[in-house]
Amino acid sequence: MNRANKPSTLSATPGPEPQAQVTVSSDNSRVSAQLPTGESIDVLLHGATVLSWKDAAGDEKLWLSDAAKLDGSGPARGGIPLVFPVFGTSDHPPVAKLPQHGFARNSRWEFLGKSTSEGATSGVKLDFGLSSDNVDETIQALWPYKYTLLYSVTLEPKNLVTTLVISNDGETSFEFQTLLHTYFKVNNIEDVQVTGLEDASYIDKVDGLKTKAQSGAVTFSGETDRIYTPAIPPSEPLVITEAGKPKFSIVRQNLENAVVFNPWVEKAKATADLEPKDAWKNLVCVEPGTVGGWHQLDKGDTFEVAQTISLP
Ligand SMILES: O=P(O)(O)OC[C@H]1O[C@H](O)[C@H](O)[C@@H](O)[C@@H]1O
Repeated sequence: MNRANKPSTLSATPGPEPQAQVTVSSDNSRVSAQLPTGESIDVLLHGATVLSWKDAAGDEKLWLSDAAKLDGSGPARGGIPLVFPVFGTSDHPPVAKLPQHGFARNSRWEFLGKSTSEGATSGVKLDFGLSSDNVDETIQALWPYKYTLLYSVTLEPKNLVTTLVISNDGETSFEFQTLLHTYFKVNNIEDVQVTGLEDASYIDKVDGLKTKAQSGAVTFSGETDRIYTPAIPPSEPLVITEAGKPKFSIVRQNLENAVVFNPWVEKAKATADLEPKDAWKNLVCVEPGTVGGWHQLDKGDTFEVAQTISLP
């Protein structure tokens, strides 16, 4: 039917209220999404770093430094930087010359698109890609493999899921470590505990890399930097509580470690892009990863890791 010939009463008849939709917007530097129920995320293309995750009330769940580099001049301090293919620095030959935590957090990713589901359980998935052809030439020379990284950030009313799929597109096997370096926002670190690490062994990075055993929940009273191997399976949550109340639960997929980090006073002072200087009180990093050894990926193989962070 010709539009102009439609009876005018059709457009005048009041219909059901239009259902609010998932909204996604993007520009040259970031992608933002909001659910009809109000939850939102903001992802920087540099590093595919999730910078912000707000609940339906607009409360921020992630910590981001006031001095975070958001212009691509370095990795962002805060949110969820992606660590790949090395955690920290290592003298392991293939990664020995790479910068701390590798290059994924300091490369510009491509926004590949969105998938949405509407209705009672609306959600949105944003996909980002980084391939060996698109990383900086210096990095290509230092880590000369062929790979594709596909990173998906899924927002649902109570959950944030971040999934990294690593594919070896080349002829040569490579080894990697990876970790999802989430900075959670808290009110006061001294009221924070992490449960789920009871009886886990850990390497204490602030005490000469000694191996220790965790007893009870993890509490914070000084610089904390530990690589845990949780005793519980990845499907059982690590829980961050504050003043006795659960704040976040974290379920891991294919990530057998969890780093727990807080810089405390002195390290915060010494970290140029950490502002304000007393912000160590307001952050805790609980970082699912596979960082204890090296994961080998053979020609044509893929490996998928993920974390699901849930609100109470
Ligand atoms: O300063 P960055 O390179 O971002 O690293 C921040 C932190 O990341 C992890 O949590 C490491 O275990 C820490 O040793 C490191 O200080």
